[in-house]
Amino acid sequence: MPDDLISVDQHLERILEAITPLPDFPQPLMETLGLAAAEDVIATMRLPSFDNSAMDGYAVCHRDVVGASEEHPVHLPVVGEIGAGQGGLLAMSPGTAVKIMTGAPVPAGADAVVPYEWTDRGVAQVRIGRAPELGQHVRRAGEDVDEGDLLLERGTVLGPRHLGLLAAVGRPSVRTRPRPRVVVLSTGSELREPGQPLGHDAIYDGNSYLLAAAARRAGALAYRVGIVPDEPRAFLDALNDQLVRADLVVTSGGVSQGDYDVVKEALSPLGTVWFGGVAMQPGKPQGFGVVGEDATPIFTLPGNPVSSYISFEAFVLPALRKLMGKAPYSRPSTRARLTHAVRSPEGRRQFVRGEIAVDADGLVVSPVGGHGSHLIGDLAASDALVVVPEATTELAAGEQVDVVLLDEEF
Ligand SMILES: Nc1nc2c(c(=O)[nH]1)N[C@H]1C(S)=C(S)[C@@H](COP(=O)(O)OP(=O)(O)OC[C@H]3O[C@@H](n4cnc5c(N)ncnc54)[C@H](O)[C@@H]3O)O[C@H]1N2
Ligand code: MOO
Repeated sequence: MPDDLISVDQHLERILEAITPLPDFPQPLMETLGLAAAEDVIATMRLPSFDNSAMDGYAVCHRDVVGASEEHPVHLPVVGEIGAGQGGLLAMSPGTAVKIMTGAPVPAGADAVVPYEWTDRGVAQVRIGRAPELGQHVRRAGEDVDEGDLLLERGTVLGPRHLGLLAAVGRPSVRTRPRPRVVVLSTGSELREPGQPLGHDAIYDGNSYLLAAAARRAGALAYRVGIVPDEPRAFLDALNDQLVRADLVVTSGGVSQGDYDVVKEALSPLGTVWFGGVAMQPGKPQGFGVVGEDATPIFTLPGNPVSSYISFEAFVLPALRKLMGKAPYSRPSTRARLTHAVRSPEGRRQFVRGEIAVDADGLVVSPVGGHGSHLIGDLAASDALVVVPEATTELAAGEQVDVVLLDEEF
């Protein structure tokens, strides 16, 4: 590894050391979709909470109807009716039937439900032409969830089924860490907002959209501030304005060796942001540190779009996940068969854009486009990154390689 570069792992380790998870608090259920539970959730009630009917029909004593058949039907007087949400009738006597709707509480004394389809749907008296088994169509209290059951372990990423369960046991909220607020700033006097006219030497600001969307996809609240010109004063003003609503700041551009590298120029004097090279391609020029009164973490990513995106994946995403208490921090890698040979510079971890497919032998990855870190068209056509280790300079077609799938939930 070249002397002046630090490794990807070293850089990530330093970043994660500096990141403290956000404090957790109870949040309304619908706010927590995709967040990690910050508590073990124990059931404080049973589900079902009372014995109830699984069918529209008649609650009966099994003993009374055990011999019922079409040839020898049983007739019972109907002594009452219970709909879902009506708890009026608490008990019934042998030799009677009670009309009952799905979900309604089964009265004490009843131990089976005869569905309408097995009866004449009688009002004062019912004719039963088929016998249920003992307990049939009765949903027993506690058969699904018992009081004291562990419903969710701390760290579980909350999905629709978990939220449904929490609501079903009466929880209006669950402790989670909040969505981190991420401010995204693009620097560059050459940048224009999409939709605005473009001069001959200007380009549209793709990066703030790329990074804000990636942050949102990761579960954060992303504030896309947009374009800041290459003037250190303007950059610092924009940054200071934004810090009040930031748990984390991401900038793009202005961190390499140019004459107008505004981010480096503005932040270096603070002494709280490290700038240097990381042994990777794309994404060599990096910066990370803290800014402002609250020591807000800041990532200063390189301006080339592909470099920016891959830096986000490698460093910002794990930091966001640590803030949210979501493990693992880094996207897991898997193995796939490479369709074409790729070359890589020695001493740098290379991230080759690729497209993933499945064939009879498993996952296959095809490199997309060239190595250039300006190739956003190729980036958009990719859904995977082939990770070429630092010591490897060539991977042959047909080799099994490490691949990171970019659109997988984890
Ligand atoms: N003499 C050297 N020059 C460069 C080096 C180096 O080591 N020595 N490193 C190169 C590498 S690698 C990268 S990556 C870039 C990083 O440059 P900056 O972070 O300073 O970014 P800029 O110079 O501002 O822009 C680079 C490139 O990206 C385009 N860009 C910038 N912002 C956006 C945006 N929001 N949306 C779309 N495209 C953007 C910009 O126009 C430039 O083409 O430095 C190399 N140079
Ligand atoms: O490191 Mo730069 O990110 O190769 O283009």
